[in-house]
Amino acid sequence: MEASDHGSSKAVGELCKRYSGPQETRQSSGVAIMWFRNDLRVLDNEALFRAWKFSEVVLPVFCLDPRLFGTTHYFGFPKTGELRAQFILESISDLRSRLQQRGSDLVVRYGMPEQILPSIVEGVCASTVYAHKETCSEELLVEKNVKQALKKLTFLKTDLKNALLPAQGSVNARLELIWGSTLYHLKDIHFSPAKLPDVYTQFRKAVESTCKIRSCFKLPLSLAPLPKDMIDKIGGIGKIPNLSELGLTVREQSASGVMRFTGGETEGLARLEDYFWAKDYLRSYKETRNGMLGSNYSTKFSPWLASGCLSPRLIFEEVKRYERERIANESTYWILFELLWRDYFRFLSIKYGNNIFHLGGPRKVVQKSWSQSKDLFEAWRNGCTGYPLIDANMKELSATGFMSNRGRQAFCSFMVRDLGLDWRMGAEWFETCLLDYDPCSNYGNWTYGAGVGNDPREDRYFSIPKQAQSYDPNGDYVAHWLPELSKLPKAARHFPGKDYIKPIVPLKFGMGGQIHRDSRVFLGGYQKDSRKSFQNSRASERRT
Ligand SMILES: Cc1cc2nc3c(=O)[nH]c(=O)nc-3n(C[C@H](O)[C@H](O)[C@H](O)COP(=O)(O)OP(=O)(O)OC[C@H]3O[C@@H](n4cnc5c(N)ncnc54)[C@H](O)[C@@H]3O)c2cc1C
Ligand SMILES: Nc1ncnc2c1ncn2[C@@H]1O[C@H](COP(=O)(O)OP(=O)(O)OP(=O)(O)O)[C@@H](O)[C@H]1O
Repeated sequence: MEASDHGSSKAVGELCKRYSGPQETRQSSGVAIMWFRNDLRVLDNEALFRAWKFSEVVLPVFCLDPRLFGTTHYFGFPKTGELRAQFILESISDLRSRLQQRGSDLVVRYGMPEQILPSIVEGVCASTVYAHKETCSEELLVEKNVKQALKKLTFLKTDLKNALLPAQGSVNARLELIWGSTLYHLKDIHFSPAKLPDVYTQFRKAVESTCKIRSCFKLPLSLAPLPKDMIDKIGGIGKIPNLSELGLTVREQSASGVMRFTGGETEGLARLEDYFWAKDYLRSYKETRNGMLGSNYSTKFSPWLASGCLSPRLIFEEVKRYERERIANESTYWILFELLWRDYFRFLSIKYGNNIFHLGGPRKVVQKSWSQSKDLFEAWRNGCTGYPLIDANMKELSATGFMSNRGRQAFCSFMVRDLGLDWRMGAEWFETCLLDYDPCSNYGNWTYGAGVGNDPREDRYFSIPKQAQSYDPNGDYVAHWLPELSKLPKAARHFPGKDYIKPIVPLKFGMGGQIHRDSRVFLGGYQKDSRKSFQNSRASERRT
C-alpha cells in the first residue's frame, strides 16, 4: 500500500479550531436529541449546531440500523460489505471521541431508529429530534416512521423529574429535518427539484452563475457535559459493536490498495490536510485525476463524504483558502466541478425518486434484452473476464472497497455494453462493495453509464483497449493487481493472449470493430441498439 502520510495531528487540530466557533449564547431550554445518520461529523454539521443552539442539553445518538446489514433489493447481495461496515464502525467510534473531546458523548444503540429514538426521547423528555434530511425511499421511510412514532408519544411535563423542563403541560417531541449533504443548499439553487435540468452542464452553469455556497456552521469547542442521571436513565452510553458482533467476517483492506481508508472525521480531515496542504497535490488535480494507481492521483475524499465525515462546504472553504494562499488554477476549480456532480445526483434523486433504481432509469427506457446471465455476472464479479483492465479493477474493488473513477466508468460500460448485463446487477454489487457507496451517486452514475440516465444524450461506449492505452500505457496498473502479468513485456500486459484467461466475450468495438458471431447468445437484441447508441454517443457532449 502506498504510504498515505496523513496530515499531522497538529495541523488537523488547527483545522478543527478554524471551523469551530466562539462560545455563543444558546437560545432555548430543554433537551434536544441529535440523531446522527450519514453525517458522522462535528464540523459544519447544521443539525448538530441547531440542536445545540436551541436547547439547554443536547444528547447525540446514533442507531446502528439492522436493515443496513440486510440484502440489496433485486439481487439479494449483502447491503453493506465488511469493508464499508468496518469504515462505518470506525466513523462512529471517531465521532464519539470527537464529541467527548468537546465534553459531550455519543449514545450508540443497535436497532431501528423508529424504535430507539422514541424511547430515548421519552427517557430524557426531549422536545426536538434534529437530523439531516435524506432523499431516497429507504431513508425517507425511516424518517416517516420516526415522525409517526414521535407523534404517538405524549408525556406530561409534570411526570418528569427533569429539572430542565418547566412544570405543567404536555410535550410532543417533533422531528426537525435539515438539509445538509451538498455543497449548494437545496433552497438556494433556484430550481424546484421537478424543474432540475437533465443536462449537467445546464445545471452547473445556472448554479455557478446565480447561487452562493453557504458558510460552514461553527460549533463551539466546548459543549456542555451530559447530565449523568440522564445517561443512567436511558441505560448508559452503549457499546459500539464490532464486526463479529454484527455477524460479519472481519476483513482488512488489502495492503495493495491506493491507501488505507480509516473511517471518521479525524481521518477525513487528515486526508484533506495532507492532499491540499502538506503534499500540495491540489494544484495538479486536474491533470492527475484520471489515474488508477497510487494514493494521490485524486483526493480519495469520497468514503468520508459518503458517510458525512467530511462536509463538502468545508472542502469548498479550504479550496478557497488554498486559492488565496497558494494558487487558483483549473485544478482548484475542478474539485468543485466534481463535487457539483455529487450535488447534481443528490438533487436528481428527488426529481426521479425510485426511478433511479429501476431498470429503465430516470428516462424509463424500455429495452427488451438485458441479460441476467449468472455465468457472465460471476466472471465480471470475480475479475475473470479475460480483459486485464476490467479484472484488475474488480480485484481492486474486492480487496479494498475502492476503485478509481476512470475504472468505474470503463467497468460499467463493459458490463452493460460488452456483456449486455442488467446494469442493476453491477450497481447492487457496487452497493455491497464500495466504501464510498452513496445511493444517489452510485445509481445516478450507473443509470448514466447504462444510457438510461437523466441525460438523453449520454450513452457512451468505453473501448477497453483505448482506455488501457490512454490510462495505463505501460500496464503498471494491471500488473499491480494481476501479478501474473508483470512478467510479460509492458506492451503485452493488456493483450496477454494465451498467457491469461480467454476473454469471455469479444468486445463490440475497439478490437478492429469485430463482433463475435456468438455474441448474440449472450446479448440478445441488445447488440443492435448498442451500435446505434454508440454512434449517437460520439456526437454527444463528453464528460471529461
Ligand atoms: C458506475 C459508477 C458508480 C459510482 N458510485 C459512486 C458512489 O457510490 N459514491 C461516490 O461517492 N461516487 C461514486 N462514483 C463517482 C466517482 O467514481 C467517485 O466519487 C470517485 O471515484 C471517488 O474518488 P475521489 O474521492 O478520489 O474523487 P475525486 O476525483 O477526488 O473527486 C472529488 C469528489 O467529487 C465527487 N465526485 C467525483 N466524481 C463524481 C461523480 N462522477 N459522481 C458523483 N460525485 C463525484 C466525489 O464526492 C469525490 O470524492 C461512481 C462513478 C461511477 C462511474
Ligand atoms: N438508499 C437506498 N439504497 C439502495 N436502494 C434503495 C435506497 N432507497 C431505495 N432503494 C431501493 O429502491 C427500490 C425501489 O423502490 P420501489 O418502491 O419502486 O420498488 P418496489 O416497488 O418495492 O419494487 P419493484 O421495483 O420491484 O417494483 C426500493 O424498494 C429500495 O430497495
